[in-house]
Amino acid sequence: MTTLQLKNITKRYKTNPVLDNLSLDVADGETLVLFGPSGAGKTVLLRLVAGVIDPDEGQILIGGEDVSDIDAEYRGIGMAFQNFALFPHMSAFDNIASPLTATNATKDVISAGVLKVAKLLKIDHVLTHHPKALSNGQKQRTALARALAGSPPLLLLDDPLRNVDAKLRFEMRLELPRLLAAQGATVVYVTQDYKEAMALGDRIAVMSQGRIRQIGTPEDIYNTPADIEIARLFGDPTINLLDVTPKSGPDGVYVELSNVKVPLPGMPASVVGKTSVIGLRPETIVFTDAGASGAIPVTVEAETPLNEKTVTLVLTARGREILVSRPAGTPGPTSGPAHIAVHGNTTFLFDKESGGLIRSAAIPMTRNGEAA
Ligand SMILES: Nc1ncnc2c1ncn2[C@@H]1O[C@H](COP(=O)(O)OP(=O)(O)OP(=O)(O)O)[C@@H](O)[C@H]1O
Repeated sequence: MTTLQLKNITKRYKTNPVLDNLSLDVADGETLVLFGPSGAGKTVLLRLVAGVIDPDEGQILIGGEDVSDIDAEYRGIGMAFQNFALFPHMSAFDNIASPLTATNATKDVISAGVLKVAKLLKIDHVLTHHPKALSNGQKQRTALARALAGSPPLLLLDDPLRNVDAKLRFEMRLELPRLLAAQGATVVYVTQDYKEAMALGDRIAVMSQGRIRQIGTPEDIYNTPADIEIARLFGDPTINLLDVTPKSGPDGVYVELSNVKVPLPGMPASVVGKTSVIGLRPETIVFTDAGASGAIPVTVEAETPLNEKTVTLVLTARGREILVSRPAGTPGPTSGPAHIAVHGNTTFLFDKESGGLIRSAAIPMTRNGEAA
């Protein structure tokens, strides 16, 4: 049973709190992703748990036990940090085997263990190489393999795919969750990549400036972001944010985009007349016919075909920019006048002043998939 608890942790450098009264519980076997911009305090948090540095205030408990008097090497933790920290005089094989050689395991058991994890991380062809003969991506995966090899009950992984190329990163995003689940370890995983965070995390803690801004499942955070800043961090292309002033009609609250009503079902009447920001994810906007209900006239400005999707920049009559994303290969206008509609799914209304989420709303769809 390896739970991890941080209770009211503060860490200062000089007088600046880098972690500010932070509390966090990670359940046994859970993968918790720490996600946030550079300088948020993610690495400092991992280093505190690892025992490399000490907090100024607060308590860290591993498996329910306060570890303040337990040195790093006795905390039962596997780690892969950004600087790799591989033993330069040892081959990749021996680096990965190092947590196993400290046990009484036989040579065959060690060899099988190293090979298994090296194959999964696609470095089995470079096991005889010393670190200086490995690419950065290979070094990073060797460090990750070493952290995994000893099957520690608690794993701390600091952006382990940062140097890995895009194709491999994509594959690892699919494979790592299975690998981590098979290990049964409690995992704290740092990344700056929202897709990685969503693919790997049972829960995601969104950090900025030494605090946790929101914690929840990937779905919670994507569908109910606490504020505009968090909504902007999740999604590619980023969410469209438009200033609006909600109005009230016989069918409830709505906003107008280019004089076309976009209903916001379930939105409280208290938002009416208040300057707000509507958040529309690019994938929830569709191109539609001029005559369709809810069709908003726009001008297509530019189209960017990406791998799996096509992103189109359109302008409303007032010159507001909106990004529309659709699966690659599906037809859509490439220039000139067009119409868009907000398509089902979740739309957000934020308070303009505080940035906080007022509510998310599902825009109803008509039978042919156009906004009602
Ligand atoms: N030893 C140190 N002395 C002084 N300041 C430090 C020290 N270590 C970290 N910091 C500061 O603490 C803050 C958080 O750093 P941290 O490395 O945890 O960020 P991070 O979220 O991991 O960023 P990244 O994703 O870029 O690695 C930064 O402002 C950093 O400059």
